[in-house]
Formats: sequence, structure tokens, C-alpha cells
Amino acid sequence: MAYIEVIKETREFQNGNQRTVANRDLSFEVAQGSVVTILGPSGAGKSTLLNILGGMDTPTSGQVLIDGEDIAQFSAKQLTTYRRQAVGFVFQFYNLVPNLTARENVELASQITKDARDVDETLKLVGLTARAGNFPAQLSGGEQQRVAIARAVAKNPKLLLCDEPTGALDYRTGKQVLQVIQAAARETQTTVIIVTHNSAIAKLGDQVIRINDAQVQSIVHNDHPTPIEEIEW
Ligand SMILES: Nc1ncnc2c1ncn2[C@@H]1O[C@H](COP(=O)(O)OP(=O)(O)OP(=O)(O)O)[C@@H](O)[C@H]1O
Repeated sequence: MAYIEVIKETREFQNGNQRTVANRDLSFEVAQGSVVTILGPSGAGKSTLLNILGGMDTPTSGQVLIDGEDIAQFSAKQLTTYRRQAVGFVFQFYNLVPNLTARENVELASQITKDARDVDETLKLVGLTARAGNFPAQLSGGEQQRVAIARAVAKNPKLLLCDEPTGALDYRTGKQVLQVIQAAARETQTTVIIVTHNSAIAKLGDQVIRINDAQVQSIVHNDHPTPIEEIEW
């Protein structure tokens, strides 16, 4: 059975008289432990989908089966537990707590989870042991993103959701960050979903789901995903 099964997921927004369909009848499956990239232009509906997979939003209709459970039917309380226990998030702009050190930022996340990973081991996994005592403002963008990845991975999530994780980084640092995400996911057998509008980055996925105008345009399974070091953009 697939780890994620999305069946005819639709999300509509109603603002006054204006109705926007952000996701229309999306259907796809994701195998456990795989890396999936979701590719599409601005406004295609990628963040809406990621928010729904992360339990931050609920679809208007359709099913979103995660490990066999339909989170579209979850109550607000069930969604909170799901977000807390099962999902790690990495955003474009890191979202670290500024007055906590790198280590404390990671610790904060691990404290709310039952089966958290060891904080220092996780910082080592992202290559930040030496900078653990630094505050976010004392770290480069790439280092801050690595703290954010450590924070997400420390929760030992089954699902790691990354929304444009390299969007604010230069080319070289962006590649390093993608390598850290891939390495962390492999080591922890986490299912990873990376949203990007960059078609070169999308090639690193075991599966590339292209979304356009709120719909799935194509799904490509890559038997040989492009190694990150060979990706150029
Ligand atoms: N809360 C909301 N209320 C109304 N419309 C919304 C809301 N959130 C998203 N939308 C609309 O849904 C569509 C999809 O938005 P979404 O943010 O999912 O796209 P995206 O592919 O992530 O774009 P980007 O790459 O620019 O972040 C857009 O037309 C957007 O304006």
C-alpha cells in the first residue's frame, strides 16, 4: 500500500463573490521512503496541496490517505496531533526562533514529540555541530536552513514537507541544502515532498508530479533520479 494516497482532492476558496479552485481533483500515490518533487508555476496550487498534506488545511472534497488514514476527515484536534507527530516542515524562509540558539531551536521541536531523535546527533547529521551555540542571526542562510532541516528531522517525522527549500539561497548553498535533505531522508527512511517551481531541481525526485492550473498535468516516475551534484540551474 502506498504511504500517501490522494484521491480526487479538491480545494476551493470562497472570498465574497469570488471562488478560486486551488486544487481540482488531484490524484496520486507516494511510496514510503521516496522523494517526490511537486513542480509547477506560481499560483498552480502547490502550497495549497502541501498545506493539506501537512494537516494545516482541509480539502473541500476528496480523500487524503496517509498511512491508510483519511486526514481529510480528521477533527482539528486529530490534525494537531498529526502535525505534531507525523510531519516535519521546511519553509523557504527558515522560520527559526531568533532568540534561541541553533541547538535550542532543534530542541524545541524535539520536546513536543514522543519519539524524537537525539538533538546533537541531528545537528551532526546536517553538519552543524560546531555552530550549535550560535543564534540564527549569526548563521548564513544555508546554515539557517540546515537548522530548519534539523528541527524538522529531529521530530522523527514520517513525512518531511519542504516548500521551496532553496528559494532564498544561492546556487551552491541550495545544492548543499538539497543534499542535506536527501541524506537526512535516506538515513531516517522519511518520505519527502519538495515543492519547487524549478524544473531542474525537480529531477532529483523518485517521482515528479507536475501541477498546472490546479490540476495534475503529469506524473513521471524516475528509476534513476538525477544526483544532486549533476543538477544545474
Ligand atoms: N486562502 C486563500 N484564499 C483565496 N485564494 C487562495 C488562498 N490560498 C491560495 N489561494 C489561491 O489558490 C491558487 C493556488 O495558490 P497556491 O499558493 O497553492 O499556489 P502555488 O503553486 O503554491 O504558488 P507559488 O509558487 O506562487 O507559491 C492561487 O490562485 C491563489 O491565489
